[in-house]
This record gives sequence, C-alpha cells and structure tokens, in this order.
Amino acid sequence: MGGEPASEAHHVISAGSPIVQTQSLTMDFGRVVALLDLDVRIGGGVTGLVGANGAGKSTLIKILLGLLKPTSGTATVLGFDIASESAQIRRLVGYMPEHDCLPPDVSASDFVVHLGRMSGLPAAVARERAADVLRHVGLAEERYRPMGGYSTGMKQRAKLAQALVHDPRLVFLDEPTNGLDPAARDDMLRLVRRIGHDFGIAVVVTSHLLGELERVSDHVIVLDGGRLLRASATSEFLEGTGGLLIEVLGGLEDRDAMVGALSAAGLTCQPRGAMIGLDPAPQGFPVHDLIRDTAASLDLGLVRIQADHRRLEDVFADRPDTGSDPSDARDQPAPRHQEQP
Ligand SMILES: Nc1ncnc2c1ncn2[C@@H]1O[C@H](COP(=O)(O)OP(=O)(O)OP(=O)(O)O)[C@@H](O)[C@H]1O
Repeated sequence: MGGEPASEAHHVISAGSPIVQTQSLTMDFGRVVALLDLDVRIGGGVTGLVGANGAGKSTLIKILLGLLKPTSGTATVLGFDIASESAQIRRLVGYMPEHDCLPPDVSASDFVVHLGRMSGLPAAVARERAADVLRHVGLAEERYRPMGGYSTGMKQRAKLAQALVHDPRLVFLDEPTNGLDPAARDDMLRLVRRIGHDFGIAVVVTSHLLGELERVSDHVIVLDGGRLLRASATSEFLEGTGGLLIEVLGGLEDRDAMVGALSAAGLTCQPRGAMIGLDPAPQGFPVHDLIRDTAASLDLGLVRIQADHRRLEDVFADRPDTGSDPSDARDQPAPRHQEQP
C-alpha cells in the first residue's frame, strides 16, 4: 500500500515490460522449501496464481512485497528491485492478504480512509477515494458499521477496498474467494475481472480452486511444491479436446437414459454433473446428427451441445512425477504438494 501516483514507475516500465519477474527465487524455511528456483514472468491483465495449500503462493507474494527476504534469487516488481526498492514497490502495489486482518470495532469507511492516509493521500483525497473504492466493491450503507459484524463476503470486500484505495498499478489478491458461498464467490470473481479489465490495474490473484481462476484470468501460473509447473495464457490451458458436452432437459434419469442410448449407438460417454461428457468420435462420424436423433427418439429436449475443454486440473495430471487422478469437479482443490524433508 502506498500513496504516490502511479507515474513514478512510468519511466521504469515500458509497454511489454514484465510487471513481475523472478529469477531463481528460493525460500527455504528450514523444515520446508516453500519456493525452489522459481523463474516467472507476469504481464498485465489478470494472472491467476494457482496451487494447493502450501504450494508457495502466499510466500511468493510476501517476497514480492518485501515482507519476506528470499533465501536466494532476485525479482523485480514494476521494474523495481525487491531487495533494494521495496518502498517504491509498496507505493505502487495493493495487497489483499489471505487472512482476516480487520479491526472489529472500526467501520470499513474509517479503515479504508485511514489506510489511504497511511499511504500518503491528503485527508480529503483519502475520503473521496475510500468512498469510491467502497462503492466499487459493493459496500453501501454497511460501510459505516463496525467490521466485526460483517459477513465473510463483506470482510473480503473491505480488504479488497483497502488494497485499491491508493490507486495502485498492481494488486496482489491472496485467496479473495476464501470462505465465500458460491454466489458471493461469483460476485468476487466478477469484481476481480473488473479490476483487471475496466480499471486497468494488473492483478495477481491466488486460489487453490482451479476452476475459478480459469474463469477470470488471462494468464495462469501453476505452482506445485514451490516449483513452477506451468505458465501460459488461460486459453492455452483450455484447448479443445475434440470431445463434446451435452445437456438434455429433465432430471438425472433423463440424462442417464441419454447416456445409455448414446452408448448403445457406439459412442463413449459418461455423466459429468448434470451434463454428459462425450469422448471424441472417429473422424467423419456424424456425431451431431446422432445426438439430435437420439434425443428425439427419447423425446428429450436438447439444451446444448458444446465443445468440451481441457480443464486446468489436467495440468496436474500431466506432470511427470504424478500418478494423480484428475477429478471431474471443476472446483476441485489442486493436489497438495509433498513437503521437502
Ligand atoms: N514463516 C514460515 N515459516 C515456516 N514455514 C512457512 C512459513 N510460511 C510458510 N511456510 C511454509 O511454506 C509452505 C508454503 O506456504 P504458503 O503459505 O506460501 O503456501 P500457499 O500456496 O500460499 O498456501 P496457503 O493458501 O495454504 O497459504 C508451506 O509448507 C508453509 O507451511
């Protein structure tokens, strides 16, 4: 958190420069090696940092903010060196920590104004900015109430607002959907995407739920046991498999009737939640016609036929040292890593 306008970094960062770059970053806590020889490059937009609990996501963020000193390796944030220029970095970067850090007796409004002042904003500007960001994150009248009485969703919004109050160029959001119910999680993910796209602030957002990062991120970095497992555009993770997803009207019985009929017609398919996952059919096979005819013969309405996509979970299944079984659940937590002895 900090107060100087973002212009301070403009002479350092030019178009195409990385927002974050690390080289051989290692964090050895003694009992655990949290990061090992990590080389990552993060650009603008929304970057999802994904990995199981303990994969090293929070450690990486804390190192980039200058809150932890790495055992070895180097990194820059917005062109500034983390070892010697962390004050400049904190001025231009917002941070939403993972854990609850809100004083219960203070209102979100007073809290965000206070942090704006701490970042160096004049009082009137801090009040104005706080009102703006609290509105953007969706805290209305309740912003004048003590935060101790807030729901988890409201607390997450207050934490997000304080990360934005000083108009940063980059925000680190550590597990912003933690503890939220599905509706509140969707709202938070929409907000994350707006911050990256409508507000033009680079976002690094962590989650152990792979499916949700797939929805909001332009790029995804996958950490596993402190090592980089994969980094690429989200679209590359989601390349088509050649398979299809089918949905029919009705309940699970209707879905199962459709699975049975398609299987009897020689296609390989299985229930996937309320939908049906269909394996790729041989080239030239009139698969769409067959699906339509099968649904018609069962008197079932077809809701949709869509391309199946590779899921982020499959990245973990692809890694060389695992025999892990990719789960069907989109929001399946990533596998835990082995702690180093
Ligand atoms: N201060 C510390 N001292 C010792 N070990 C630590 C410390 N901080 C983190 N660790 C260990 O380092 C590893 C990585 O932790 P980290 O918090 O970075 O993971 P994470 O991917 O953010 O997961 P989570 O979401 O559970 O925090 C874990 O094994 C954790 O126990």
